Amino acid sequence: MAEHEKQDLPSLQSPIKEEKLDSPQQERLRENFVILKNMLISPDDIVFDQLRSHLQEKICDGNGETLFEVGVGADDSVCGLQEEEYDASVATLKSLADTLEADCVLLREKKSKTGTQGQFLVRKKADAEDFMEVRVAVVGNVDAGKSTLLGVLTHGELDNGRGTARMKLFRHKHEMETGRTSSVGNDILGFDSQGKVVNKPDHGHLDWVKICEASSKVITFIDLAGHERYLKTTVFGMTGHLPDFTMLMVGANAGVVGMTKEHLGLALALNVPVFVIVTKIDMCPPNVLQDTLKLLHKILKSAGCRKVPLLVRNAEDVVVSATNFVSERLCPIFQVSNVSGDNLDLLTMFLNLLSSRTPQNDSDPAQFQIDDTYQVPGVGVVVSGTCMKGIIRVNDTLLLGPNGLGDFIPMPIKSIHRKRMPVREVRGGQTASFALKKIKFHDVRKGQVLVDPSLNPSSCWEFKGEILVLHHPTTISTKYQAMVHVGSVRQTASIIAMDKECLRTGDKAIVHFRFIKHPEYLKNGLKMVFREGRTKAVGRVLEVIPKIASLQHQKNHKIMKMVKQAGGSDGSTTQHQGLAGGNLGGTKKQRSRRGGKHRSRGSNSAVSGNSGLHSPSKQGGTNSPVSTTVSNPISATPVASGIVHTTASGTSTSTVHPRPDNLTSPPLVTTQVSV
Ligand SMILES: Nc1nc2c(ncn2[C@@H]2O[C@H](COP(=O)(O)OP(=O)(O)OP(=O)(O)O)[C@@H](O)[C@H]2O)c(=O)[nH]1
Repeated sequence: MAEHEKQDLPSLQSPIKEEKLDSPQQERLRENFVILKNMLISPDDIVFDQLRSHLQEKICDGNGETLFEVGVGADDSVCGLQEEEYDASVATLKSLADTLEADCVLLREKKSKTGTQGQFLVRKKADAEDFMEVRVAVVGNVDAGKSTLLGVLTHGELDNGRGTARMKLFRHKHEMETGRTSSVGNDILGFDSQGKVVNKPDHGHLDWVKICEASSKVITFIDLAGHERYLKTTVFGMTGHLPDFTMLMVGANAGVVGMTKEHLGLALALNVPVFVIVTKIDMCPPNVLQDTLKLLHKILKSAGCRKVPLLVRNAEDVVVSATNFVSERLCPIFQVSNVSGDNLDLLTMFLNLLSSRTPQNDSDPAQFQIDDTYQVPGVGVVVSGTCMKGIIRVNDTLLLGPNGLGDFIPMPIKSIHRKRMPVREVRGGQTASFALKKIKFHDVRKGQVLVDPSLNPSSCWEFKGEILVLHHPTTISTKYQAMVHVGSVRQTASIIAMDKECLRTGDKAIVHFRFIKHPEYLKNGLKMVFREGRTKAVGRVLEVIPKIASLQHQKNHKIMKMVKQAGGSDGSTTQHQGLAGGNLGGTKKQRSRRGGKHRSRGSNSAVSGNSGLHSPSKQGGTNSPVSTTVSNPISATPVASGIVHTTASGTSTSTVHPRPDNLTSPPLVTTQVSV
């Protein structure tokens, strides 16, 4: 009997007959099962079966892949195997993977006096209908090279330094002309079971269906705009598209400038792990590159970030950072050039090793959040978004809502597409689009959900949130209005009460919010961002206040208003009209007000290609009845919204506050409206 079989391990002495065991027994055996260093050298049938079950479980837990170490065991403090033993163990691992229809690829190997040890990636072979999905939000200041890097990675051709690579991604005419991303765009990069890139552009065009069919893992890049003007869209991309990771891009020569810190802060606030890509190293003098790296290290290590920066220089660093990325506070930093191709192989290897952060939740009731809507000729109404939990299958009937009245209606799912590919089902952590039955286009909107009827969903006008004000030039008091982002919910809300008289930068408070347009579906504990212009607060939803309770509040509010009007006050101006307008439902009127300037590129639509998509009525958060955005007449750029303060004087004033923090940005105009 081989030495390893003599170990006193119950799981090794008795074969696992899974079908005869109840779940607690199975659970116990699983917990007791440990890999011994010599176990893979020449396992008998029993041990082989046990190893197979163990590996299968690990692959299942890892959504289709796992890492496996050879030459390391729980039984021996000395790692490594002699060459022959090591080769035999690797051969066993390969045949184990084979029986599970998986591939086994060496990631790194370490030879020492005590022997050789290796780390392998075991990944399921591509299934034409299913693939692992990882979402990566791409952020960074304008011109950092975001679109260029995505063009290079997904199309496999280097850039010329003057924007050739990004042209493959731009979909709007104004983007082509200005070279600036304005909307949320999706690009995909497929990896097969051996970690090789699948993307093969055909005349510059990527066939998503072909990529998905041949891929075991698909990375979806959520390409977000770098310009401050599109911050609202960028925040929506970070909250509504549920990225697993954030790729923060920094131009080596420009350094940490503009929106870089803003985007980093957003990722930290939303608890999304960040890795940094320093681009343009081909054109950056070494001393400038060093300064940029030094500053990056300083920022990442600061008390606000508390990250551990790791400069990735070789394949070993890639494996270390990818395998410890989620659990640790690690922040890998890559230095690349989109023109010379330097270090792009390390970045590709890292992307290949990232895995989804959504835990297995197939048995939970289904929940799907809508982040875009389309009217597709010949198909009808299509909604795209992310499945948060459970499994949704074609012909399932879910509850869609909330509508303008806060209600949910039964909605059958006509068909499902994942990355333009028709599929039968979608599960937690995956993005998809659904063609819906019997519904008009104007009855669906971003921020709605489709949920299993067993969840008995209810909507809310009001909620309490715990927030931290990251930046505000003056003070925030009750009646202040700004855009609330929670998941794919994006709507202006008004502060109706808080546990402090007023809030300044750095203050924490529990704040009672009220949506101004329509009720939403929220859950306690969700992360939220509250922003208007450069004013920003982050936090979480503490308590969702059910519709009934908030209706009472609304009624009281109206009575108070009528009493005031009867008292002869002439001042119930902008803000009150806004609240009333929002509360009265008037859904048709509200809908006609929608009209976002920039629409999503709709990469998840349930139609092949983008050409068939129509989104005539896009929701635009700035069109709220109390929109107080003020344009700077000189720069013609929208600047921070007016902050509505209530004074007793009966006059309305505008004040210009200088921006000490950013001399190049326009002044912030606050408007005082009195009642
Ligand atoms: N030399 C050199 N030029 C690069 C590199 N990466 C990008 N560029 C150039 O930098 C310019 C800006 O790149 P973009 O990809 O448009 O930048 P962006 O971050 O997507 O900008 P927005 O979409 O406006 O947010 C383009 O002209 C690219 O050709 C690089 O690694 N080296």
